Amino acid sequence: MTKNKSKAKKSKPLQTPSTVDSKIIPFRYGVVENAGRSFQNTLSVYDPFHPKLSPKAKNPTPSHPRRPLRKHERPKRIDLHDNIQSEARVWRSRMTYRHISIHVKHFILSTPGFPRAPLPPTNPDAYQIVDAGGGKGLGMFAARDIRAVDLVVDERPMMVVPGSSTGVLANKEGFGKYTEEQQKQILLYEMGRAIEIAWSRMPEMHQRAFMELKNAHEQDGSGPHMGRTRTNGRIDCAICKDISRINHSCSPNVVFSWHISSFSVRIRAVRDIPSGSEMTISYCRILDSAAERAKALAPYGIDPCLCSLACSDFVKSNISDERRARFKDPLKLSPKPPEPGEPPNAWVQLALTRLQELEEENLQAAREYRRTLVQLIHIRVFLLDVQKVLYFARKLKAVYKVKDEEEMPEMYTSGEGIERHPYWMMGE
Ligand SMILES: C[S@@+](CC[C@H](N)C(=O)[O-])C[C@H]1O[C@@H](n2cnc3c(N)ncnc32)[C@H](O)[C@@H]1O
Repeated sequence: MTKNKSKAKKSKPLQTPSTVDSKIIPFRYGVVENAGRSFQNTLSVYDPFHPKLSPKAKNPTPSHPRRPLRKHERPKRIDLHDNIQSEARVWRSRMTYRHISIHVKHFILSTPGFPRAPLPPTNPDAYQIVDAGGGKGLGMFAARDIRAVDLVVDERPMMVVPGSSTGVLANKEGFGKYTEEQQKQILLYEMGRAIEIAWSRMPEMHQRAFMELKNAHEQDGSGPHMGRTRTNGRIDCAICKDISRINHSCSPNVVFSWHISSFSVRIRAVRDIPSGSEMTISYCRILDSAAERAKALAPYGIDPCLCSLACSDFVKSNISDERRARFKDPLKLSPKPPEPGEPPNAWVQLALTRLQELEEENLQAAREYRRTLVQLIHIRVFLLDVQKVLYFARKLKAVYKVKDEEEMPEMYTSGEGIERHPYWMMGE
C-alpha cells in the first residue's frame, strides 16, 4: 500500500509553481535570461553521484579510502563539538533530502576526520571587515602584516548549497516537458525555496548575517535567499559571514580552498600583504582576457571591475591580456647548446622571463606561477646551482601549500636534499 503511494507520488510531473508570494520571491517568467553563473549551463550541471546520471555512481569508488558508515553514524542531526551548527542545520533541513543525494551525504559523513574543528589562523585578529570604498561595499582588510602562505581564516560557512543540486532537480520526472527557459526558471525558484527553508532553520544571528550580505540578483528572478547565495557563494556555494565579504581582484592576493573534513573554507595569502591592504580573491578564471573576465563578473554585479587602476587602463589591460594568454600555454624547456651569439644557458632565460612577468601581473595565485617555479628549480638543480635552487624554493614554499595544504618537498630545502635529486645526477 505504502509502496504504491510512493510510486504514484514519484510519477507526478513537476508543476510550475502556481501560488507565489511575490513579496518573498519575485518569480516571473522571462527574467532568467541573464541570470548568469550556474544558470547559463544549468542543465549540464549534475550530481556526479546521482545513480540516474552517472554510471560510476552505481558503484561509487571515491579516490580516498573511506570507511563505511556505521548505523549509529547516520543521525538526523550531527553534533559538532564546537557548537556551530551550520551544516547540522543543512542536513536537518528539507533541502538535504531534496538536494543532496544519499551518495554525496555518505561521501561527506565518511570523510576521515569529519567534522573536526577548523584550523586556528596563523595570527589572531589578522583582518577587519570594513568599507572598501569606491562603491565596492564592504571588504576584508589586513589588520596586521600577513606573510605569504599564512592562514588568514578557516571559516565554517553559515550555509552550504551544493552546486550539484540543480542536477537532482533536473532529473525529476516530467521536467523535460518544459522549455529550457522554463526549466531554468523552475530551478531558480525551487532552489530559492529550498534555501529559504534552510535559512529559516538557521540560528537567528546567522539569519541576520545572511540577509545583511550583498544581493546582486535583485532583478533576475532570484529571490532574496537565492540572490544572496549566488552573489556570495564560494566553491559549491558556501556562504560565510566573513569570507563572503572578500571582494574580487584580477590579481588576487589570497586564495580559498574547501575542506570537507572541517567543513570549512580556508583563506591563505599567496604573497605578503602589508597591514591595511585589502585582501582579494578571484571570482573568475584569472588567466582569461579582460573581456572574458568582465563577462564572468557581470552576474556578481561587477561592471566595471574596480580591482585596480591597471584593470580599467586600456593599454595596460591589452598587455596583460597578451601575457595571460601566453601563461595558459606552459613552457616546454629542454637543455640545449646556445645558438651562435647567444649567452650560455639562454634557454633558462625563457623561464626567468615568465616568472618575472607573472610577478609583474601579481599572478602568484595562478597555477602557472607554481609550475614555473618548479621548472626553474629543476633547471637549477640540473645546472648544479644550489644557491639558486634555494632562492626559488623559498618562493615556491609560499605558494605550495595554499590550495591543497601540501608541504613543499623536503628535497628542495637543503643542499644535501638537492644533491640527491635525480636531475642533479643527470646534470653531473
Ligand atoms: C561577495 S560580495 C563581496 C562583499 C561586498 N563588497 C559586500 O559589501 O558585502 C560581491 C559584491 O561586491 C562588489 N564587488 C566585489 N568585487 C568588486 C570589484 N572588483 N569591483 C566592483 N565591485 C566589486 C560587487 O558589488 C559584488 O556584487
